[in-house]
Amino acid sequence: MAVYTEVPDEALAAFLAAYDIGDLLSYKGIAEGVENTNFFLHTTAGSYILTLYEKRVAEGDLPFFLGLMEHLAANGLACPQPIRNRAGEALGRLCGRPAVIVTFLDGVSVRRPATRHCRALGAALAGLHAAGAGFGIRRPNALSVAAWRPLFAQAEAQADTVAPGLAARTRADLAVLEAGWPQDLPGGVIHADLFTDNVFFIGDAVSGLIDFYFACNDAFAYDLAICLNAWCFEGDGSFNRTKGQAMIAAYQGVRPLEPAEVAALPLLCRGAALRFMLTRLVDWLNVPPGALVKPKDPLEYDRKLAFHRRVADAAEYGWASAG
Ligand SMILES: Nc1ncnc2c1ncn2[C@@H]1O[C@H](COP(=O)(O)OP(=O)(O)OP(=O)(O)O)[C@@H](O)[C@H]1O
Ligand SMILES: N[C@@H](CCO)C(=O)O
Repeated sequence: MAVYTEVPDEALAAFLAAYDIGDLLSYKGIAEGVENTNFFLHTTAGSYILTLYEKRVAEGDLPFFLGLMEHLAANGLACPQPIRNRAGEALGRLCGRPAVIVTFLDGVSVRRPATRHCRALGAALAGLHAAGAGFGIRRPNALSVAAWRPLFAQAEAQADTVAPGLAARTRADLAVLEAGWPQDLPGGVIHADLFTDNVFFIGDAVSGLIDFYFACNDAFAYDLAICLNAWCFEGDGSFNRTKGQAMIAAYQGVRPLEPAEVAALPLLCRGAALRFMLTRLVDWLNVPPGALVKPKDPLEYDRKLAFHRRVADAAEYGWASAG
């Protein structure tokens, strides 16, 4: 998260007065992340996270996100729970923004995941996919293949100032992905942003998942592709097949992949990398003045795309037929 919206003390006090969460002892803005404004709240009743939703979160989607966190928790997944105010409402307004208070989760994220973390993540991802079953609201993926070309249009003219040849590479990727993007794969609720900063561990076990604000209905294997991108590359840009193998095998221990998902994995990984390269590129070129935010590097995903373009089949990600 980040801090885009400054919240005056009096406005925060008035907002919190509607909740039964004790008296405020301290609060501070959280610099991590790039999407929303977040504050850590410490009250006489405990610890909470206050989120003000920024540009990429549509207010109309909030019932989906908040309802989903309640549904997942009811089905055994450790994730933040929206706190309802005395009027029974989870969604409020603060400084002109939609705002929500959620429970604080214990645990720490890992910056450099080891193979054991990738294994634990694979099982947690499949657990999330199972826990989402039966959730009554649907939300199409607003950042799937149809959104990539319009996103690129916002950055195309300046893309080559970020890296030579980036515009041409992206145009070629878009053409391949739009022509071959798989349809009708098994799907349901996916997280769609399960990067290392959104997964908490206590010891080697996953203790909770956060940041459901890209969650949507889409192919389960696309979520796995996002995680392979986010967890299994090394700092030097190489893909670590051992980590991929651990993640995929642990995922399959809960939900075996179907042959169509295995066949689609290289394209799904390439599409996932393009999605994050594009949102990062647009953000890189449009940092709001004065915002406390560190934009993420689009070229990290440009390098990952170079790997995906060369991949022949899912075995290169660590998929093994024995599961
Ligand atoms: N429920 C929670 N419990 C504990 N810490 C939290 C919780 N929610 C958020 N945080 C902390 O706030 C940071 C930012 O949160 P989050 O990842 O949701 O932000 P974001 O802006 O949506 O970020 P991004 O989409 O870039 O990951 C997390 O890395 C974590 O340290
Ligand atoms: N996880 C995203 C940022 C939030 O969408 C990224 O690393 O680009």
